[in-house]
Amino acid sequence: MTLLSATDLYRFYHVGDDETRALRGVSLELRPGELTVLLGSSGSGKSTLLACLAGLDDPDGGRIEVGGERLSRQPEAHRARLRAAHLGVMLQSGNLIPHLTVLDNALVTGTLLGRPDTARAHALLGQVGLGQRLHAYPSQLSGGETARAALVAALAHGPQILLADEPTAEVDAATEGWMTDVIGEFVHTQGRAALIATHSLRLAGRADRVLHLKDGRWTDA
Ligand SMILES: Nc1ncnc2c1ncn2[C@@H]1O[C@H](COP(=O)(O)OP(=O)(O)OP(=O)(O)O)[C@@H](O)[C@H]1O
Repeated sequence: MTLLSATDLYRFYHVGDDETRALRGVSLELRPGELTVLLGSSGSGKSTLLACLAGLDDPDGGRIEVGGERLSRQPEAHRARLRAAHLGVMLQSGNLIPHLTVLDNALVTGTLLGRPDTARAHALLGQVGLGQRLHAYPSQLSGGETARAALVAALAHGPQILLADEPTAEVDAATEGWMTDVIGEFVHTQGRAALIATHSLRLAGRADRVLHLKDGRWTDA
Protein backbone atom coordinates (compact mmCIF):
# COMPACT_ATOMS: atom_id res chain seq x y z
CA MET A 1 0.00 0.00 0.00
CA THR A 2 1.32 3.43 -0.93
CA LEU A 3 0.28 6.52 1.01
CA LEU A 4 2.17 9.00 -1.14
CA SER A 5 3.84 8.59 -4.49
CA ALA A 6 5.99 11.00 -6.44
CA THR A 7 7.01 10.25 -10.00
CA ASP A 8 9.80 11.94 -11.91
CA LEU A 9 9.68 15.31 -10.14
CA TYR A 10 11.45 18.31 -11.63
CA ARG A 11 11.71 21.77 -10.10
CA PHE A 12 13.67 24.62 -11.63
CA TYR A 13 14.25 28.05 -10.10
CA HIS A 14 15.02 31.03 -12.29
CA VAL A 15 16.79 34.09 -10.95
CA GLY A 16 17.71 36.49 -13.76
CA ASP A 17 19.45 34.42 -16.42
CA ASP A 18 20.45 31.74 -13.91
CA GLU A 19 18.61 28.47 -13.67
CA THR A 20 18.93 26.18 -10.63
CA ARG A 21 17.77 22.63 -11.18
CA ALA A 22 16.68 21.85 -7.64
CA LEU A 23 14.97 18.54 -8.49
CA ARG A 24 15.89 16.45 -11.52
CA GLY A 25 13.74 13.38 -11.89
CA VAL A 26 13.03 12.35 -8.29
CA SER A 27 10.60 9.49 -7.65
CA LEU A 28 9.58 8.00 -4.33
CA GLU A 29 6.86 6.13 -2.47
CA LEU A 30 5.93 6.38 1.19
CA ARG A 31 4.32 3.35 2.79
CA PRO A 32 2.65 2.69 6.17
CA GLY A 33 4.98 1.79 9.01
CA GLU A 34 8.04 3.21 7.27
CA LEU A 35 10.23 6.00 8.60
CA THR A 36 12.30 7.39 5.75
CA VAL A 37 15.19 9.72 6.47
CA LEU A 38 16.27 12.13 3.77
CA LEU A 39 19.94 13.09 3.67
CA GLY A 40 21.84 15.45 1.42
CA SER A 41 24.25 18.34 1.69
CA SER A 42 23.06 21.94 1.80
CA GLY A 43 21.44 22.86 -1.51
CA SER A 44 20.87 19.27 -2.61
CA GLY A 45 17.10 19.82 -2.90
CA LYS A 46 15.70 18.41 0.37
CA SER A 47 13.53 21.41 1.27
CA THR A 48 12.33 21.75 -2.31
CA LEU A 49 11.29 18.10 -2.39
CA LEU A 50 9.47 18.33 0.95
CA ALA A 51 7.69 21.55 -0.10
CA CYS A 52 6.50 19.90 -3.33
CA LEU A 53 5.33 16.74 -1.52
CA ALA A 54 3.47 18.94 0.98
CA GLY A 55 1.73 20.80 -1.85
CA LEU A 56 3.25 24.08 -0.68
CA ASP A 57 5.20 24.30 -3.93
CA ASP A 58 4.34 22.78 -7.28
CA PRO A 59 6.86 20.81 -9.32
CA ASP A 60 7.55 21.93 -12.91
CA GLY A 61 7.37 18.32 -14.05
CA GLY A 62 6.21 14.99 -12.67
CA ARG A 63 3.26 13.93 -10.58
CA ILE A 64 2.47 13.59 -6.88
CA GLU A 65 -0.38 11.52 -5.49
CA VAL A 66 -1.53 11.53 -1.87
CA GLY A 67 -4.18 9.16 -0.58
CA GLY A 68 -4.90 8.10 -4.16
CA GLU A 69 -5.58 11.66 -5.37
CA ARG A 70 -3.39 13.90 -7.50
CA LEU A 71 -1.81 16.70 -5.44
CA SER A 72 0.43 18.29 -8.07
CA ARG A 73 -0.94 20.68 -10.71
CA GLN A 74 -4.02 21.43 -8.65
CA PRO A 75 -5.40 24.77 -7.48
CA GLU A 76 -4.06 25.90 -4.11
CA ALA A 77 -7.40 25.31 -2.36
CA HIS A 78 -7.44 21.69 -3.55
CA ARG A 79 -3.85 21.16 -2.41
CA ALA A 80 -4.69 22.70 0.98
CA ARG A 81 -7.62 20.32 1.39
CA LEU A 82 -5.50 17.27 0.55
CA ARG A 83 -2.71 18.51 2.81
CA ALA A 84 -5.08 18.88 5.78
CA ALA A 85 -6.71 15.51 5.14
CA HIS A 86 -3.56 13.42 4.74
CA LEU A 87 -0.42 15.27 5.77
CA GLY A 88 1.29 16.65 8.82
CA VAL A 89 3.92 19.18 7.81
CA MET A 90 6.75 20.61 9.86
CA LEU A 91 9.02 23.06 8.08
CA GLN A 92 12.20 24.74 9.33
CA SER A 93 10.17 27.72 10.60
CA GLY A 94 6.73 29.32 10.45
CA ASN A 95 4.83 26.27 11.69
CA LEU A 96 2.94 28.03 14.47
CA ILE A 97 0.34 30.78 14.18
CA PRO A 98 1.65 33.60 16.42
CA HIS A 99 -1.68 34.76 17.87
CA LEU A 100 -2.83 31.26 18.87
CA THR A 101 -1.76 29.38 22.00
CA VAL A 102 0.18 26.13 21.88
CA LEU A 103 -3.05 24.16 22.39
CA ASP A 104 -5.01 26.12 19.78
CA ASN A 105 -2.17 25.69 17.27
CA ALA A 106 -2.45 21.95 17.82
CA LEU A 107 -6.19 22.14 17.10
CA VAL A 108 -6.07 24.28 13.93
CA THR A 109 -6.04 21.58 11.26
CA GLY A 110 -8.50 19.34 13.10
CA THR A 111 -10.85 22.32 13.42
CA LEU A 112 -10.55 23.01 9.67
CA LEU A 113 -11.44 19.37 9.07
CA GLY A 114 -14.44 19.67 11.41
CA ARG A 115 -13.03 17.20 13.94
CA PRO A 116 -10.74 18.87 16.49
CA ASP A 117 -9.31 16.18 18.77
CA THR A 118 -8.63 17.93 22.05
CA ALA A 119 -7.80 14.71 23.90
CA ARG A 120 -5.19 13.74 21.32
CA ALA A 121 -3.69 17.26 21.34
CA HIS A 122 -3.43 17.19 25.15
CA ALA A 123 -1.89 13.73 25.11
CA LEU A 124 0.73 14.65 22.50
CA LEU A 125 1.60 17.93 24.24
CA GLY A 126 2.01 16.03 27.50
CA GLN A 127 4.20 13.45 25.77
CA VAL A 128 6.65 16.11 24.59
CA GLY A 129 6.75 17.84 27.97
CA LEU A 130 4.49 20.78 27.09
CA GLY A 131 1.65 19.88 29.44
CA GLN A 132 2.33 23.05 31.46
CA ARG A 133 2.66 25.30 28.39
CA LEU A 134 -0.75 24.75 26.76
CA HIS A 135 -1.79 28.38 27.01
CA ALA A 136 1.54 29.95 26.09
CA TYR A 137 1.90 31.86 22.82
CA PRO A 138 4.67 30.97 20.33
CA SER A 139 6.63 34.16 21.18
CA GLN A 140 6.85 32.93 24.79
CA LEU A 141 8.44 29.58 23.90
CA SER A 142 12.08 28.54 23.82
CA GLY A 143 13.52 27.11 20.58
CA GLY A 144 13.11 23.54 21.81
CA GLU A 145 9.55 24.18 23.01
CA THR A 146 8.72 25.75 19.65
CA ALA A 147 10.00 22.66 17.82
CA ARG A 148 7.97 20.35 20.08
CA ALA A 149 4.82 22.47 19.71
CA ALA A 150 5.28 22.47 15.92
CA LEU A 151 5.61 18.68 15.85
CA VAL A 152 2.40 18.32 17.86
CA ALA A 153 0.65 20.83 15.56
CA ALA A 154 1.70 18.66 12.61
CA LEU A 155 0.40 15.44 14.18
CA ALA A 156 -2.61 16.32 16.36
CA HIS A 157 -5.21 15.96 13.60
CA GLY A 158 -4.09 12.38 12.95
CA PRO A 159 -2.51 12.56 9.46
CA GLN A 160 -1.34 9.48 7.58
CA ILE A 161 2.00 11.03 6.65
CA LEU A 162 4.49 13.30 8.41
CA LEU A 163 6.75 15.45 6.24
CA ALA A 164 9.40 17.24 8.30
CA ASP A 165 12.36 19.42 7.40
CA GLU A 166 15.10 19.28 10.05
CA PRO A 167 12.60 18.97 12.93
CA THR A 168 15.26 18.57 15.62
CA ALA A 169 17.76 21.14 14.36
CA GLU A 170 18.92 23.33 17.20
CA VAL A 171 17.18 21.45 20.02
CA ASP A 172 18.81 19.88 23.07
CA ALA A 173 19.20 16.15 23.64
CA ALA A 174 16.10 15.87 25.84
CA THR A 175 13.89 17.53 23.22
CA GLU A 176 15.45 15.42 20.47
CA GLY A 177 14.59 12.33 22.51
CA TRP A 178 10.97 13.39 23.09
CA MET A 179 10.49 14.22 19.42
CA THR A 180 12.14 11.02 18.25
CA ASP A 181 9.84 8.98 20.49
CA VAL A 182 6.71 10.75 19.21
CA ILE A 183 7.77 10.27 15.58
CA GLY A 184 8.75 6.64 16.20
CA GLU A 185 5.39 5.92 17.81
CA PHE A 186 3.53 7.71 15.00
CA VAL A 187 5.22 5.52 12.38
CA HIS A 188 5.90 2.22 14.06
CA THR A 189 3.03 1.90 16.57
CA GLN A 190 0.32 3.69 14.62
CA GLY A 191 1.48 2.42 11.22
CA ARG A 192 1.83 5.82 9.54
CA ALA A 193 4.58 7.09 7.24
CA ALA A 194 7.22 9.79 7.66
CA LEU A 195 9.77 11.45 5.42
CA ILE A 196 12.20 13.50 7.44
CA ALA A 197 15.19 15.55 6.39
CA THR A 198 17.49 15.33 9.39
CA HIS A 199 21.05 15.08 10.54
CA SER A 200 19.97 13.64 13.88
CA LEU A 201 21.68 10.31 14.49
CA ARG A 202 18.99 9.51 17.02
CA LEU A 203 16.21 9.92 14.44
CA ALA A 204 18.27 8.20 11.76
CA GLY A 205 18.67 5.30 14.19
CA ARG A 206 14.91 4.69 13.95
CA ALA A 207 14.84 4.90 10.15
CA ASP A 208 13.66 2.00 8.05
CA ARG A 209 15.20 3.59 4.99
CA VAL A 210 17.71 6.34 4.29
CA LEU A 211 17.59 8.18 0.96
CA HIS A 212 20.38 10.42 -0.29
CA LEU A 213 19.83 13.44 -2.50
CA LYS A 214 22.64 15.04 -4.46
CA ASP A 215 22.14 17.91 -6.89
CA GLY A 216 18.44 17.15 -7.14
CA ARG A 217 18.80 13.43 -7.84
CA TRP A 218 18.95 10.24 -5.80
CA THR A 219 22.44 8.96 -5.24
CA ASP A 220 23.75 5.84 -3.51
CA ALA A 221 25.42 7.72 -0.63
N1 LIG B 1 13.14 30.25 -4.05
C1 LIG B 1 14.28 29.90 -4.64
N2 LIG B 1 14.77 30.65 -5.65
C2 LIG B 1 15.91 30.29 -6.28
N3 LIG B 1 16.67 29.21 -5.96
C3 LIG B 1 16.23 28.46 -4.94
C4 LIG B 1 15.03 28.76 -4.23
N4 LIG B 1 14.86 27.82 -3.26
C5 LIG B 1 15.90 26.97 -3.37
N5 LIG B 1 16.73 27.34 -4.38
C6 LIG B 1 17.95 26.65 -4.81
O1 LIG B 1 17.58 25.30 -5.10
C7 LIG B 1 18.59 24.40 -4.64
C8 LIG B 1 17.98 23.41 -3.65
O2 LIG B 1 17.63 24.14 -2.48
P1 LIG B 1 16.95 23.43 -1.21
O3 LIG B 1 16.59 24.51 -0.25
O4 LIG B 1 15.88 22.54 -1.67
O5 LIG B 1 18.16 22.55 -0.65
P2 LIG B 1 18.35 21.82 0.76
O6 LIG B 1 18.95 20.50 0.48
O7 LIG B 1 17.07 21.86 1.50
O8 LIG B 1 19.40 22.76 1.50
P3 LIG B 1 19.60 23.06 3.10
O9 LIG B 1 20.07 21.77 3.70
O10 LIG B 1 20.66 24.12 3.12
O11 LIG B 1 18.27 23.53 3.63
C9 LIG B 1 19.70 25.26 -4.06
O12 LIG B 1 20.67 25.46 -5.05
C10 LIG B 1 19.00 26.57 -3.72
O13 LIG B 1 19.90 27.65 -3.80
